[in-house]
Amino acid sequence: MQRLIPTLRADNVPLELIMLIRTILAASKEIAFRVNQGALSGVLGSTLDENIQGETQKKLDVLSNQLLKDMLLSSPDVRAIASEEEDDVVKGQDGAPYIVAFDPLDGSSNIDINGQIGTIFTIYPARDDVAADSPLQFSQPGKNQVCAGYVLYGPSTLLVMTTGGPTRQYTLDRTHGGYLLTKAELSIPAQTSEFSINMSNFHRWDQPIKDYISELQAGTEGSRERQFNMRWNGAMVGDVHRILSRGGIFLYPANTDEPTKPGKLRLLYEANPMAMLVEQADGLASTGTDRILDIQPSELHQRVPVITGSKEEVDYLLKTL
Ligand SMILES: O=P(O)(O)OC[C@H]1O[C@](O)(COP(=O)(O)O)[C@@H](O)[C@@H]1O
Ligand SMILES: [Mg+2]
Ligand SMILES: [Mg+2]
Repeated sequence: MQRLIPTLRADNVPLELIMLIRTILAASKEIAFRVNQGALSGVLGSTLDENIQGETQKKLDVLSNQLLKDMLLSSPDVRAIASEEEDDVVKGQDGAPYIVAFDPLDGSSNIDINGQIGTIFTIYPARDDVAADSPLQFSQPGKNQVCAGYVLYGPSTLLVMTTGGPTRQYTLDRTHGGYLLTKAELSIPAQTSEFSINMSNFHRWDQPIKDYISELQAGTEGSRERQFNMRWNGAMVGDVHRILSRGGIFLYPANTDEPTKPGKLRLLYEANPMAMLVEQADGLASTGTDRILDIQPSELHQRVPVITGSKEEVDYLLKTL
């Protein structure tokens, strides 16, 4: 099985970008080790702090953020970083070629139940027209990403990543400590009979989303004339991974009773990297009105509605909105 670095070299990824990806993955291996050790590594449970989004930080959120931050800020290739767990942009090395954004630990509510969790990351070229620590560094549409990926800390530790070509899957080989290429090209089936949404929010959605989900729930008796299955991990990283593996549609729409929050998921370090991974694997990613990768961000921790997955199913829904 091919190792990661030769795969990236064969894909003509620039050397500096390869070095930066290695840095992110070095942090991911450390996180994977702690996750695997669980209670033995003292990382379960909550801290007494909240992040800028008002969410209680888990010990593993804080630890994962610190590991990534420390390693990235000591890299010569990083001009700035942004994280779910950092209020503002953090400055790296002046003149460095890249900026990195990450959700250090996605699926925090799964940590203490031994469920699926992951790290989501994205890399953009640094902007020379604004200061290194300006939030405008990250005011770039997702289509500018030069690399997007996640590490899923599941029964196996998996890396799913694209550098603009195919979305590839690697498995962490604990015997030698490196990621090995285990699926050279992920391709999401265009059709699906599986959906993924937090049904407890049904009463909070706009009517067209309610109508669509009701259609799916009507099964063979309804207008779709077939039975749909539902899966919900409570971690976008796990739900999108399933869709990349076997197809499906994932939705996190806006809740109408929270007009200040257009959805739960964050554009920079959740929606954009997942949208790139899905599009490079033949799927679609939209807010319902716009292609996610075309959005011009207006704030660092901006939230967006997300509809992503199998092409024909996403298309079908978009036509009804
Ligand atoms: O269970 P809820 O409240 O619908 O939220 C689930 C969503 O929240 C998230 O966990 C947010 O991510 P964090 O764990 O990084 O805050 C997504 O991964 C997931 O899709
Ligand atoms: Mg998250
Ligand atoms: Mg998180």
